[in-house]
Amino acid sequence: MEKIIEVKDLTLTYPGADKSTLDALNLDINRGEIMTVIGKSGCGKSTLLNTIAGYLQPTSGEVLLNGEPITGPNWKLGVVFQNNALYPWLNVSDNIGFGLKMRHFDKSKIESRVSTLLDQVQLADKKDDYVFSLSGGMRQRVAIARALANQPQVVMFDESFGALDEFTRNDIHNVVLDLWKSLHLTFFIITHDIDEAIKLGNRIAIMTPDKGIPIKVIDNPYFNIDSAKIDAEYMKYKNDILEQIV
Ligand SMILES: Nc1ncnc2c1ncn2[C@@H]1O[C@H](COP(=O)(O)OP(=O)(O)OP(=O)(O)O)[C@@H](O)[C@H]1O
Repeated sequence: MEKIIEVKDLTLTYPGADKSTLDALNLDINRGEIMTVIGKSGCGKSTLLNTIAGYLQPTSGEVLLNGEPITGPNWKLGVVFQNNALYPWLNVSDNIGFGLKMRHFDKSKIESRVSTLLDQVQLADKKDDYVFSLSGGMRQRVAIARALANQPQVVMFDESFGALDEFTRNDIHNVVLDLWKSLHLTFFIITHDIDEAIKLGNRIAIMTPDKGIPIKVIDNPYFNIDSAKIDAEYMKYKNDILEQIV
């Protein structure tokens, strides 16, 4: 498997903190996989994502993208946050195209890319609506399209679906899986929901720094499982993950 991201001996201590949040963490993310990340609240999931995204600088160690050190935010790495940070004064199309406008892309190029993205996240009929008028699920789809607008190689999701109701969340899971299949990107998805981690992850990364294991990656035989096929074996697999975390 070809690695797209390599996290090497990553230690991160926030200024003024008496202990490190990430301590000598090593992780390889393969090109084209979906890795989900799970762990107790406060174990450092967002800190890891923000360091990979280049928003935080390692205290020691390094993060490589395609073999090169990540030294700051980079358009090759897209991020979708939980609160989706959209611009309420812009409509759906302008929210999606905002980053491209900042990068001084031609108007026609922006229009054509936004139009493709609107189709991909199934929001073409909402393109002129202001985002405040959309449901939570639609706003998350705008946020995903905006992250994709820069044509990143890796898209990272920080608890992006946690605030959605179960039905909307299922819809978004399908949007995410469809995008992954059609775009052949690498996804890195933080969640606090074990079922979500199993549904969406080719592999699952479990963070348990309180047990002295910064991160451990396991294979997932239940990736994209149809909920009708959830059986006793599935429940055992899920409980094993839970027992590792608690
Ligand atoms: N900017 C910061 N300054 C100091 N400490 C921080 C900062 N951000 C996070 N922390 C601390 O680092 C630890 C890990 O936080 P982080 O948000 O990465 O965990 P998490 O696993 O994503 O948690 P959650 O699941 O609750 O979102 C926590 O103890 C938190 O208080």
